[in-house]
Amino acid sequence: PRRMLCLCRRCPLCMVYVPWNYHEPQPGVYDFTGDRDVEAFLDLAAELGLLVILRPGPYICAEWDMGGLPAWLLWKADIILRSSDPAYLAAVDAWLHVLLPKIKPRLYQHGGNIISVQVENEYGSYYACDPSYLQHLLGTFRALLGPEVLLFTTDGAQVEELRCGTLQGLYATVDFGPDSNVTEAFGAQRHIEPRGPLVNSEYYTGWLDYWGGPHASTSATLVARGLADMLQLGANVNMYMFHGGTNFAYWSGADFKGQYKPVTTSYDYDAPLSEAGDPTEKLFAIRTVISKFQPLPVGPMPPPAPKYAYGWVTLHKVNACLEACAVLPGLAHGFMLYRTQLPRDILAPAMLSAPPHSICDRGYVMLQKEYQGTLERDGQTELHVKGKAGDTLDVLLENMGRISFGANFNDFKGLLGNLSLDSRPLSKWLIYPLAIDAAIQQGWPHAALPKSSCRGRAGPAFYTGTFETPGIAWDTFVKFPGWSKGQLWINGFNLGRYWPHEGPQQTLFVPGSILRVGCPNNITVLELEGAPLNPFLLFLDQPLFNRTLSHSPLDKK
Ligand SMILES: CCCC/N=C1\SC[C@@H]2[C@H](O)[C@H](O)[C@@H](O)CN12
Repeated sequence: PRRMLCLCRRCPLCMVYVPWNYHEPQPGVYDFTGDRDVEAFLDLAAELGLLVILRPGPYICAEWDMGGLPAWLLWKADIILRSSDPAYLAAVDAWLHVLLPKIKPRLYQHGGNIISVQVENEYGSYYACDPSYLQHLLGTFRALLGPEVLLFTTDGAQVEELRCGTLQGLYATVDFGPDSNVTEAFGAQRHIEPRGPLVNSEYYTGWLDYWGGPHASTSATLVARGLADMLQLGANVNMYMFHGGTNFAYWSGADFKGQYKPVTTSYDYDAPLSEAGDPTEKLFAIRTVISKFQPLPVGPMPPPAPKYAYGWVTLHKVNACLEACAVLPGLAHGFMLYRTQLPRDILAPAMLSAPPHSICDRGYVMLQKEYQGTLERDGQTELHVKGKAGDTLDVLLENMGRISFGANFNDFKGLLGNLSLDSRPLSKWLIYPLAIDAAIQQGWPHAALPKSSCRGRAGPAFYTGTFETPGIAWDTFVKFPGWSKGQLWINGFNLGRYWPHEGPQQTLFVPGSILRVGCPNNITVLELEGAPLNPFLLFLDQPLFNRTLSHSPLDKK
């Protein structure tokens, strides 16, 4: 281990997760194409002279949907995740038998750039504490990767976490941030590993954001000081995160701390390199510390990738969402439509209510296509409605991301209990999985639907627009002045959820790689609660991470 890790002190390296659910959308159906081409990613890292520490899980946490585990594991409702439950282990082994043969030829021992592989992730923080599960993983990793590669675990730097998270045959490492005492933290590691390198596998340079909370902000000075303390001890450090990221589409996870807390689309993490890859003050503070321990690369720092403010883009409302949605059958990730009819005349407002834990996670309620309001998990679960017998009651149900940490992460989605009207349960529901992404990737609704006349009406609706770039396709950030909450696609690429009313992020990052030059870029927005009368988007050349809704002109149009 010392040779390996001291090597990494001489060579730049990247530590990277492999999210199982990103590659196996259905049991036995694997996807390693495009952004999912793990081998191309590893080969590119090798071309760039980067060594790799790989973290294939199978559980990875990372505020990623269900911590990287595929939701279809929950088809067995009583499955015990991250344990030696035979149903869980069978799925894990099938997956590892597909992934690890792609990794083995790229191991350092075989002339590749992968110097070590992490098994599981902070297992010591999980209630199951099942050593036969870790033993099974060790056996599978060894069988598929061979006897030489360094296998390790990572756990919080507390002895009680290391107790369940470590195993003979897996080198124990710890993770902690700048607010921890370095000596105490490594003391916990030494409790398990009396010899071998001191390793902080996740030195927290920032932190994650939840919708409705503040954007994380960790002092550059504090981060730099903690790094200096560790390097002074001769420790090995991986910074988490060194480069911020984005939870595109529906990939963001959630936490459960007494109540459900969904994570934002942006995973900027207040990292030294931002979500868009731009250097920050924190990067230079870290660089200064490292220069005290080893020579820095010669030459100037690479400049940030160019950004461009494409400006205002007008959108047009197309037919209200639900008229269109019911024709989108297929595999749903983000949205389901639940439809029934009022069983009787409701001439005076009646209470439509949801039982506890039944709305997972937000339900947009329409009666005769008129928006009535939003039911939300651990929030508002009652609405007043009135109408006639036979009126159509629709609930568009949104998945806001599966819990990715802790014991409650068998996180089922949908309308999990029956709604009632004045305490009398409703029945005869029709359920539509909405394969919106597949339809949008095939050009819907740009060509398919006429512009709608009913501007500004509240409730779920699709909006479309196009814009051309001035001959370049640079990164940009899109702002939603006056919009409420929804989902954005450009050229069929799902850029994630926006929720300016909730914040903290007010813009979505748009990588230049998904933009087109010389032909229109198609924008599709699914607004869930209410768009502005003049539906514009504003493309900026900088992000707005931490801004409550102000009354600046940018927010009011
Ligand atoms: C006190 C920390 C407990 C949870 N661990 C976290 S929160 C942010 C990071 C990422 O989730 C990362 O994937 C975890 O390994 C460690 N960590």
